[in-house]
Amino acid sequence: MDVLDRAPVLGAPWAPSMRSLPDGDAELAGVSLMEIVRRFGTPTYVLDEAEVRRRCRAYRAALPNSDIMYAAKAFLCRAMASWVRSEGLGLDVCSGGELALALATGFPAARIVFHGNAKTPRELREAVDAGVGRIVIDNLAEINHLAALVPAGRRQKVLVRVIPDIEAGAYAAIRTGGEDQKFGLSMANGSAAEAVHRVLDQRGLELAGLHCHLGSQISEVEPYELAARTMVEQLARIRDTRGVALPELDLGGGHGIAYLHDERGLDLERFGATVRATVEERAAGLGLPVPRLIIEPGRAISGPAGVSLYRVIAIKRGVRRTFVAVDGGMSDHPRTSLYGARYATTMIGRLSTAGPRAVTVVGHHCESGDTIAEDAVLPADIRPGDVLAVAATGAYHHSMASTYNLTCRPPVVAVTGGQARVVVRREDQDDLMRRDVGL
Ligand SMILES: Cc1ncc(COP(=O)(O)O)c(C=O)c1O
Ligand SMILES: N[C@@H](CCCC[NH3+])C(=O)O
Repeated sequence: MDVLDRAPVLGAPWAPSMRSLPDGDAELAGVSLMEIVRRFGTPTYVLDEAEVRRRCRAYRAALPNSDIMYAAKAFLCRAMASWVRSEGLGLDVCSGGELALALATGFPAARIVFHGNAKTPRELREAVDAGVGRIVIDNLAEINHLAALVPAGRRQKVLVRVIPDIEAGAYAAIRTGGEDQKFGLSMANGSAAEAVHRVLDQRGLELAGLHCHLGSQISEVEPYELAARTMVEQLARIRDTRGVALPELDLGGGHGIAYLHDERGLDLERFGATVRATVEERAAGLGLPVPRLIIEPGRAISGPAGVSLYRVIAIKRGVRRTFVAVDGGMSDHPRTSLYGARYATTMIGRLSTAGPRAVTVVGHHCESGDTIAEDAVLPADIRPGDVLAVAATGAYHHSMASTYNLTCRPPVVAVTGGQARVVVRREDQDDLMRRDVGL
């Protein structure tokens, strides 16, 4: 058998710039992943900058005359903020920390939307002081509080987050569009209408529009079409009751990506065309001016551009499964243990003529649920020292990483045009101990 037959099989969900090399290595954006392992060690997150940028542009092309606000929670660092800014996107932040990082890079505050179901008084003050473009009202209590923070003579633009009562999203824990969960204000029990009235009665606040967010990892267009229609109808209701046609409609993010070979992400072109047509038609039908759309993709911008690299430490045969244990785990790869999320993996760095074997890739943490990929297929001769790559880890990996078991968080290495550079350095044990003030 030709050894080249055993080179890793790539294609989606791997980033388009990821290619197999004849010696069993693979490259991302022209950079050898084994070279990254040699230079930066493992575990390491690698992010293809051009792929992030290409995705930003695809959003702008699919949704002209709209505001695309990258959801920073998916992954944020200074470099990322600067990439999305230079591609013409705004930023959705949901904490004082994300806001501070964005502002530290000189991100224009007017292009920031600030979220949170329980923003602290300090976060609200920081958002107002910075002059963020929009603050999304997510509970009744914050309305008076926010209004009191706005200096006389200024008006703070706000959106009211409404529960559209649409269930969508890959896992129960990441569905946010249905009733009876902590995000948004219910239309059914009148809280949303109450929030709208209270905001309109505050001189320091300017109600720019409504917001909704259905959930995350949604790959069908239909829930968004329904949300668009529902939300335009809510805008019409506000016009009918208060005589104001609000100019903006924020439909949130949640756009799904492929994590496995047989998965498809949200079809962005169809999403853009359908949502725009739905908003235009429904607005025309209700005699409303067409609101400006705001969209907040996170995962779909950074997720597919990322690859995680691990070193295999041990192989263990159980009675039913073979475990491949690596030098990272739930601290840098939390979604499998949190949601049961599934991932594509491949061995890189050498060619193998051994057949495929179903294995479970696990981490090195003191938890039996510390799994990276439950149902991986790797060469049967996988052994300690081999390197594993995991696909589509550019979103909700670094940003959700922890230091559990006092492990150090991996670095983020950006690759572009054959060059690699560290954009977030590896955490070290001094970092871990710095906050511990001792006896
Ligand atoms: C309000 C809001 N906007 C945008 C996002 C981004 O979601 P995603 O990364 O799934 O696109 C989230 C997270 O789900 C969110 O809560
Ligand atoms: N952290 C989640 C998404 C949460 C989205 C934020 N509202 C995930 O990894 O899928």
